Amino acid sequence: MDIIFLRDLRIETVIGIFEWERRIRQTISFDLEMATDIRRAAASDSIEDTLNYKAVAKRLIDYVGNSDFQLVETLAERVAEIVMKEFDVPWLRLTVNKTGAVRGARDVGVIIERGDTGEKGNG
Ligand SMILES: Nc1nc2c(c(=O)[nH]1)N=C([C@H](O)[C@@H](O)CO)CN2
Repeated sequence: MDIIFLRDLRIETVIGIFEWERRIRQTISFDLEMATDIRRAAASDSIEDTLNYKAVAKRLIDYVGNSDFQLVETLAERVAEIVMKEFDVPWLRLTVNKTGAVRGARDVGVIIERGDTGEKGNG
């Protein structure tokens, strides 16, 4: 299994459970690891044969920028669904980081893994 990744993709959105949070936009940082097989693209050297990380980023900037969830959990789940369905990604690990949301902590948020790499286990 190979991984194409995006790190620290920062998107402004409405997110939070408190009334004051519904009136402002906050920056959420996304780390995304997407399972893929890069061998065809490496052989052809063509963008048509790979998972275009720029296309993924553009889609997430559009979606997240227009969303207004309360919980980072909901945002994470919706983003994972979009990436898996629209970009044919069988497995991903996604970190949704609401940096600075808790006094005394730098980073808070969720990490989720969804799907299956399709690889056989060791047994
Ligand atoms: N598990 C979660 N806990 C909390 C969330 C959340 O989205 N998931 N959100 C908040 C507030 O919106 C916080 O980020 C603002 O201080 C608190 N706990």
